[in-house]
Amino acid sequence: MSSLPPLRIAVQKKGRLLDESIQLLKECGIKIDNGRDQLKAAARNFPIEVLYLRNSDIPQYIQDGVADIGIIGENTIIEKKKEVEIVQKLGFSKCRLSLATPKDIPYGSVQDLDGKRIATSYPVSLQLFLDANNIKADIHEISGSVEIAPNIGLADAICDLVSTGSTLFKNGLEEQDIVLKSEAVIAASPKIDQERRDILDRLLFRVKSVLAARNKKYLLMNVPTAKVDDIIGILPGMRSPTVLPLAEEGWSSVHTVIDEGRFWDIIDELRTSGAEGILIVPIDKMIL
Ligand SMILES: Nc1ncnc2c1ncn2[C@@H]1O[C@H](COP(=O)(O)OP(=O)(O)OP(=O)(O)O)[C@@H](O)[C@H]1O
Ligand SMILES: O=P(O)(O)OC[C@H]1O[C@H](OP(=O)(O)OP(=O)(O)O)[C@H](O)[C@@H]1O
Ligand SMILES: [Mg+2]
Repeated sequence: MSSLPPLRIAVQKKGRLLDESIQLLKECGIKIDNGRDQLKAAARNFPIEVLYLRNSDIPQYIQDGVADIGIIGENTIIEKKKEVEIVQKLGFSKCRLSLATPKDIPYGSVQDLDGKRIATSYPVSLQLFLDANNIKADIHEISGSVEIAPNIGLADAICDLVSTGSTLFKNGLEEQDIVLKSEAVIAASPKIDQERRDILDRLLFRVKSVLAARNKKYLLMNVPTAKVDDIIGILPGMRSPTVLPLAEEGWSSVHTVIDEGRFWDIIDELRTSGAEGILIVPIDKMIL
């Protein structure tokens, strides 16, 4: 174990970001000595220390340098108006902050909200959006269960996070305008020192390799050598797949990396063109 000062990384203590944050660190080969109850845990094999914190407190801790970096939703950074640097988007916890209104009340445009009451847990983000659209509305801040507000006469509209839309649907609300889009990111402190910045760079190298491999598959198949060009023509976006001769005369093995979703689009074509023994293998890491 090196004697470097550890990079302090803030993650959510509990909530939607926690599991995927820990999973990401794990896939980066970082072993954390438990301790959610302990609220601070060191990694055994990498110079980082994990701080388990309240989601809404994380941007402040990063800005102040109490944590060097954190895994947090972009929307929380905006809401808390903190000066932190987004160094890596992580592709999970994708959601949008949206305005929604009761589905039985006609809605033309955001201008219809002028003079109305809007319930939200994100007053700063909402105010920015209203100002940009020249709308004056009465923002009613509540900390949760926002979708219930129109049903109990507390507001005419709401502004809350949406991903599947099922909470809106269950509460008879319709999504109208998107205020902002968000996903989990790694944010870094303006106060991070050079030694820890170096550790961050090593961490980011691993994170990028893990993210690049997600949703990618390694595809292998046996192809009659005469059909190799046809098969390569079907494979999306690959300039130079690997083609190896098989022991059996007249057959080749073709290897390539492919988006998992794309594979199902071309499977029939590959088979019609003579591909056999098709294997789709997960990729653990991709070093770019
Ligand atoms: N329905 C959702 N789908 C996808 N991502 C979401 C959803 N709801 C929230 N998120 C993202 O996850 C982050 C954490 O949400 P979570 O509900 O766990 O915490 P929270 O209740 O906002 O915590 P706190 O009250 O401490 O701020 C949000 O800031 C947002 O970026
Ligand atoms: O579009 P959907 O997939 O239905 O997700 C939207 C819901 O998810 C979030 O709440 P969460 O479940 O995080 O509860 P919370 O208020 O306790 O944070 C958000 O505040 C919405 O209520
Ligand atoms: Mg929530």
